[in-house]
Amino acid sequence: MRLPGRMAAAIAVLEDIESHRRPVAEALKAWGLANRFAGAGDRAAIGNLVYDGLRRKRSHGWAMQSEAARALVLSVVVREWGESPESLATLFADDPHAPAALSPDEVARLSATDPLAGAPAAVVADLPDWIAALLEISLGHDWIVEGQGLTGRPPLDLRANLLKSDRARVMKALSRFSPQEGPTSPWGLRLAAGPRDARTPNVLTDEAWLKGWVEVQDQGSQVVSLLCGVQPGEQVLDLCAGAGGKTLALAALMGNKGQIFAHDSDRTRLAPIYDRLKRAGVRNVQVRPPAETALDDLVGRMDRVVVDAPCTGSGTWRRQPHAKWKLTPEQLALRVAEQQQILDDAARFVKPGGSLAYITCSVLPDENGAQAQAFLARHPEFRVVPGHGLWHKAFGGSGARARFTAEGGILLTPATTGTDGFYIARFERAQ
Ligand SMILES: C[S@@+](CC[C@H](N)C(=O)[O-])C[C@H]1O[C@@H](n2cnc3c(N)ncnc32)[C@H](O)[C@@H]1O
Repeated sequence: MRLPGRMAAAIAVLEDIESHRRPVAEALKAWGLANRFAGAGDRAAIGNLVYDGLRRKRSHGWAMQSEAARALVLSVVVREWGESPESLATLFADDPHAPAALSPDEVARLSATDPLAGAPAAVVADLPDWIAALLEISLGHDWIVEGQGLTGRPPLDLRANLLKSDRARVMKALSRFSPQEGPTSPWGLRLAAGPRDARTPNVLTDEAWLKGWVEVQDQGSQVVSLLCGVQPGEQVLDLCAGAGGKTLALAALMGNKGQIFAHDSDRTRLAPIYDRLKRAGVRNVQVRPPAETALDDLVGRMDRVVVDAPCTGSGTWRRQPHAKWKLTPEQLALRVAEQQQILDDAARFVKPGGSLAYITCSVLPDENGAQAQAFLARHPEFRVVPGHGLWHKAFGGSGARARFTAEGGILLTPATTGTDGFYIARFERAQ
């Protein structure tokens, strides 16, 4: 398929997402199944067009004065992929699978020298108005840059698994993908996102991954795992372990010494952890599937409790841009209530002098600073460990920057740390 045919396919997929309220990945898969002639390169290019369009839906929509699928795709290929209205006209004329020819109105909009002239700040930041208002309160004048940071193509981040390998060996093993070290995690490797129709490398079929030398994990997730402060020999409860992304990182930080109890209230989410633990060579994790008394013996005994809370996932909007436009204030309120309940539950497992790490992959203040503050108000037996001290201890001298929030938490964002958005606050229980 050539670019015009791929554009036509992307328009069809975006229309499918909109009209059937389908998840993006599902709509792309359905298109692939119905169009088996398309190769892997075509599918990747169509996916890129769809995701690029959704990430900047509001600003592309403003520039085209329409958020219709066709308008988004045209705007993406001109403003992000470097085509011109003239080059498109020629390409369309030569391709029977092309979308309809550009109208004079479309050509005019695609040729505008200042496509966002007069646009409100929330359009420039590519955020829904109500989210923009929240970020403006929490981030001050940086909120527009931070919003724009959530619109870029994300890299593929990896973590060298120190239980089986080290970063230098992994770099060598994956050299054909040209990985870069860091930029933030000491065990991190990064495969940059390419332009236009670039494909994300499939590292899951690589020997290094199959042997457990390396994990796919955003560097924000790696960094917050480090900031939990776990030490070899400790007793740790990972209360919302899910598929175990942080559990594996915590086990590596502990050098397989001590004990991690990995729990999740959802058996299905927890299920992949067993295979992942095996592949990564983790020996200090006990999985505790959900059951009424599953954690009773751990009350008051944990050196560390990690709450990687269910959240809106706003920090991952680069990867799941559709979620940005679908989130409602009611859904946010539900997540906040859930988080509050989980934090209160988590507190009882922390032994005197132990600590509780509260993590979200969100940039929204209600789920982060406000939640942390409310926890401290309800639990005078805990105090916050100031974030800048934690950061300095972990990264002092490395030049890595983060945002420190008023209540003592740490916020990572694409614009500041070059990672997905994550928040962590560490609380310490009095002796
Ligand atoms: C952000 S995800 C965890 C991701 C995981 N820690 C990782 O790093 O891959 C949040 C998890 O919290 C779980 N969860 C929701 N409510 C819970 C509760 N009351 N107790 C324990 N886990 C809960 C969800 O099932 C979900 O797997």
